[in-house]
Amino acid sequence: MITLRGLTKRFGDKTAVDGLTLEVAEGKVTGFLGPNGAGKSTTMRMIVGLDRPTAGEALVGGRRYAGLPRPIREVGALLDAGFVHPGRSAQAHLTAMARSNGIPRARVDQVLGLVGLESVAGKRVGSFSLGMRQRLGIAGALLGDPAVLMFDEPVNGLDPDGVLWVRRLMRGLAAEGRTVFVSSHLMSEMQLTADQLVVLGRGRLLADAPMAEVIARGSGNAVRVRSPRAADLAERLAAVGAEVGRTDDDELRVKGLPIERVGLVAYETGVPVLELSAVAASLEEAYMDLTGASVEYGTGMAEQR
Ligand SMILES: Nc1ncnc2c1ncn2[C@@H]1O[C@H](COP(=O)(O)OP(=O)(O)OP(=O)(O)O)[C@@H](O)[C@H]1O
Repeated sequence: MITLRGLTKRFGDKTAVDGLTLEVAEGKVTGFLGPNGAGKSTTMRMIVGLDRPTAGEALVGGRRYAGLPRPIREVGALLDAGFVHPGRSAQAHLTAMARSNGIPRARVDQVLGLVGLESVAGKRVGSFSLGMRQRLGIAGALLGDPAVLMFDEPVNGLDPDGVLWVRRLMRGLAAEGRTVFVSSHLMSEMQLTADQLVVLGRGRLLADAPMAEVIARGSGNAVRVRSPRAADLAERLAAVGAEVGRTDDDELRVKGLPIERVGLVAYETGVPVLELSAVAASLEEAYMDLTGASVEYGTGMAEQR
């Protein structure tokens, strides 16, 4: 488990992380989302002692990182895939890490196998693609077989096979009872991977809730209804309080009314219905609703929506 209590980080007069209090539970994949500059990396860096909090604290399994006797056996992290010395082989890199942390040599081959790098284990890391470096970073995180894992943008640079592999890996690690905390900008991928979501905006907590709840709170839930008398139906639906958009000549998108109610209003209005269906809400829409006001380096699109 990861526990954050009033966690705060200021760089000069810039507050990167602003009083975060939350728990990241074991046995789940917790997605960590937020616009660029929201403070995700800084939060993760404080959890593994790479940045010192200005105030508050971050605990792993109830203890501060600095107080952990064998840190990489407690928490594994992929924070920056570019950190490996380019002249070293993948195997040499992991072996050095294992040696300095009292981890048996056999574990190196095991993790190289787990991430699918065994055939290139002896090659220089400098010749690796971004995706291969990501895999090596993940191997490093897994090396100490820790109960807590953190991954900052793990699918960066991975091809679709790699993305699927990461998703299965995260799910598998959580199913083993581990704490899996993962940041990503890929909403559709996150929707498939995470059970719980933590959303940051300008360093502050915007949401900490199960995935289904975050999506349900978003404005994405809607009903699609097609009728040759769409205009008449739209008028009636608006009169009973629905928010109605015209998506085609004969098609409406209705928000704020359950699907059964839309069907009944159509019946009462006497208009024929050609199609009546629920539009599944997406994490992307819910995320845009949540973060619209806290995009720091935005294009202004969010404000215009
Ligand atoms: N070492 C530093 N010195 C000064 N400011 C910093 C430092 N590290 C981060 N910041 C600032 O703190 C804020 C949070 O940055 P952080 O990298 O944690 O955000 P992020 O959510 O990980 O963003 P991204 O999605 O772009 O990776 C940003 O405004 C950033 O410019």
